[in-house]
Amino acid sequence: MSVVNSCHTELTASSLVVDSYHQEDDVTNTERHHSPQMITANVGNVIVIRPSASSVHRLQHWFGLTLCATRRNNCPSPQFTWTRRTLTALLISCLAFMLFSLLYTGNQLGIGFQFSLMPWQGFGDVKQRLPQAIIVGVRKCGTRALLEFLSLHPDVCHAHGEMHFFNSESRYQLGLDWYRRQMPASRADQVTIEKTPGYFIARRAPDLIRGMNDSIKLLLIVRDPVTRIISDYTQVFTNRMKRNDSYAAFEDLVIDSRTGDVSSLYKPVWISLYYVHYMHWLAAFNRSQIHVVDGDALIQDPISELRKAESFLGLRHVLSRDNFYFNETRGFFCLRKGANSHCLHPSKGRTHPNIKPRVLHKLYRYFKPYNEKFFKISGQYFDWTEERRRKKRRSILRMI
Ligand SMILES: Nc1ncnc2c1ncn2[C@@H]1O[C@H](COP(=O)(O)OS(=O)(=O)O)[C@@H](OP(=O)(O)O)[C@H]1O
Repeated sequence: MSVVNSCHTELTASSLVVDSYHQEDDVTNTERHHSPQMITANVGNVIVIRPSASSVHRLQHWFGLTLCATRRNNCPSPQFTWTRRTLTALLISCLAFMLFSLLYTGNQLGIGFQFSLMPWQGFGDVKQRLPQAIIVGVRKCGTRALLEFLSLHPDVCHAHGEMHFFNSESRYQLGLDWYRRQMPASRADQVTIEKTPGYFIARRAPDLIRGMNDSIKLLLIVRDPVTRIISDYTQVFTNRMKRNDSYAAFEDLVIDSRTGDVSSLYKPVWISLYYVHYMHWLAAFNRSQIHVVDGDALIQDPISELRKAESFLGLRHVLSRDNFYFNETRGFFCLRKGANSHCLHPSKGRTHPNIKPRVLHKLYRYFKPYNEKFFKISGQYFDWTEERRRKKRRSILRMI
């Protein structure tokens, strides 16, 4: 399908690209078909397509051949199938669809994905660019919220799925040009962002990203590491339940039954060792290139974290409290842009299971020294204490 991405504001049509996005995280099969010549004019947000007589003739031929090939018919003259009138109707429908999509992105319509129009890529100012900023993690800390919130900014264009380009050998082998072609088309004064939380724990990712652009800006969103583990567990548990599969109890995974200590072999525990992973990023980048976002604060008061992110990305301060409203049912802030509003996907903001105080206590004690080291090297302090968790829980219970 080939329609308009909200990032495009000035457009020039000349080639047609068909993109097949099968799943949010699985971007596949990008084909490019160059259409016959079209004469185009660009008036602000309005695209005017004026097909010349000869281009109409060639389009008839082109579509006719395609149709014949699809039906495996013998078509001596494709013009029988595609009359000038059919073609004009087709072009008008395409134009209407493109203009509609310019105004309403898929996300705003609540259908879970955003369209991307690429007929004009590579022309003028608007083209697909490598990201100038990447949200590198951390998984379950609010990476999607951060990306979607930032995308309310008119100068931010974001890739939709997680690219997994720097943490998957097979994807990386596809090359930087492939990676660039997964990005939305943007103007030179816009910032292109992608998010793949898996980069944070991928050993090679910092060097590979640096190899692409050593002045890139990185966003790292973190959250109380214990809450993050519970969120991670809840995600896997929920998915298993949907498949009618059983899953071990949290305590059985997080605590080593032989020693009674926290098990660093349980992957969610390992991911929450922010200090260990962050060190690898500091080996490849200056600390000033990595902006650490407080994921807990982003939940409570998105705008204060977004202002800092805007400054870090060199963006004008455009986002305001008007862009958010608190949804009582979800218990989270949702997004508003003009007349459109939407909340994040229901898989964001799940109810967490109750964890025994004894297990929580062990986890907080285990993470304390790692957290302190992380505060020191990141230059930022976060209140990730057991006491804060208790206070937060008490205030939630009072509200119920
Ligand atoms: N506004 C808003 N709405 C809903 N959810 C929000 C929001 N802001 C932050 N969050 C938190 O985002 C958590 C999911 O994090 P990620 O998007 O990084 O998850 S993932 O790694 O991409 O799967 C998700 O974790 P869970 O609460 O465990 O589901 C949320 O707490």
